[in-house]
Amino acid sequence: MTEFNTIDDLDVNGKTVLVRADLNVPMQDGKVSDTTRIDRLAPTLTELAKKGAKVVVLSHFGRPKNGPDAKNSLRNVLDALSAAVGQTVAFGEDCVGDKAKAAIDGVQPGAIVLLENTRFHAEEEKNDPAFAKQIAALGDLYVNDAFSAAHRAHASTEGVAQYLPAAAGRLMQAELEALTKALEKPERPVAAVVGGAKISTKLDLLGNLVKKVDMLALGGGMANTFLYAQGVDVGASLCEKDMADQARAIMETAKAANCELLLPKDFIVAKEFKAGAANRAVPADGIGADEMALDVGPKTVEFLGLKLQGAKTVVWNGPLGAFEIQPFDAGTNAVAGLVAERTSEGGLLSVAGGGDTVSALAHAGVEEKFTYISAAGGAFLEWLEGKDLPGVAALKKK
Ligand SMILES: Nc1ncnc2c1ncn2[C@@H]1O[C@H](COP(=O)(O)OP(=O)(O)OP(=O)(O)O)[C@@H](O)[C@H]1O
Ligand SMILES: O=C(O)[C@H](O)COP(=O)(O)O
Repeated sequence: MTEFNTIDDLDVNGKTVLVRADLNVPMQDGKVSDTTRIDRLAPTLTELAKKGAKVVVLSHFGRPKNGPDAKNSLRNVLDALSAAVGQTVAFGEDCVGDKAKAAIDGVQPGAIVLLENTRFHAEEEKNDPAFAKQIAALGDLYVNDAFSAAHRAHASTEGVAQYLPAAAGRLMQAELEALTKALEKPERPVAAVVGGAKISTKLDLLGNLVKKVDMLALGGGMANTFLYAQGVDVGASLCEKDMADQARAIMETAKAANCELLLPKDFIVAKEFKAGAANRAVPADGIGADEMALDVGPKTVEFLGLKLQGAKTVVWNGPLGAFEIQPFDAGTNAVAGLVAERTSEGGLLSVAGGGDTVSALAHAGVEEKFTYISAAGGAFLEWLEGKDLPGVAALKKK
């Protein structure tokens, strides 16, 4: 990778290295429920520490809107991070200013310090230059290892690279290399499967994605929003109703681009969002006013199975249902199983990505069977669109 500096190009001994990580990991009951992102980040941190750097980890966590709160504190992932790197990680109560500086000053070279959620400051998402400078003031060098957050032009992903010598971390390097190898010239037909809960922030990219793929299968909250836009009553399901116009525009774009849009035929619905909740299968237009579509139903699984049979490449982001709570994992498990089986038989190239998607595929027991699994969700889809990701662009050699 000649376009970027990597850790090999940096002299880190005795330096303070700021590492932008993506510790935005799935949580359940206050505990990290899938450590994939942390495990994949760990080699960068331990390599820098072994080379004699003070390693300062920066990350966002969730989408806090009103400043600091306990739920979105990175303290929640401190133990999992310490376990992954095999040493106790220190914690700084803020990601800039005196508290951050005190935490960094308090450790020796070879130590790792995690700073508090960058999104506790509104300036982070605004990519405020003064805030980026405050972050840069904490270190000598900047390493970005957060490919999965590289689609965000934020102060800690993009801005800070303007003020310090910058390089790609090992995970960033590995993701770009693997995705380029797998998907630079994908064999057609290409099918994209997009589910999950992030609707408004992923709709923009779907408008471009339908121009690149031959089929787009939707599940999760995304499918509910498209069905609502078609006039279907989705009851109490996760749905961003104010996105209906944009969903309709995407349907038009898909039609013009000859991309077949595959919407669920049926759902498993329940009145409560909890494991074991009483549930029933209903046609897509049969959701009761007080019911939530929490998974795609068996007819949808069969339909997607048939459609995906015709694909040579499948790219997947976002689970088809609320897979964390049984039995609403069944649709995701079944479709993941079909994709994994065809991949193992050699008829399909399959690439999936996303914090919860990785967790859902591990839960389905198929993680090893996909061609490649990226830690990135939205960033992976934007990379697939052919977009220059701001976090990656900022690392390019000047
Ligand atoms: N029908 C549904 N109703 C409610 N929640 C759903 C439904 N389908 C999926 N989900 C939820 O979507 C979440 C995952 O969505 P998300 O878009 O964050 O995926 P991701 O793989 O983490 O991607 P990214 O890395 O971009 O965040 C899961 O927590 C899952 O429970
Ligand atoms: O989980 C992700 O996809 C990344 O951490 C980005 O999170 P965001 O969508 O909240 O920016």
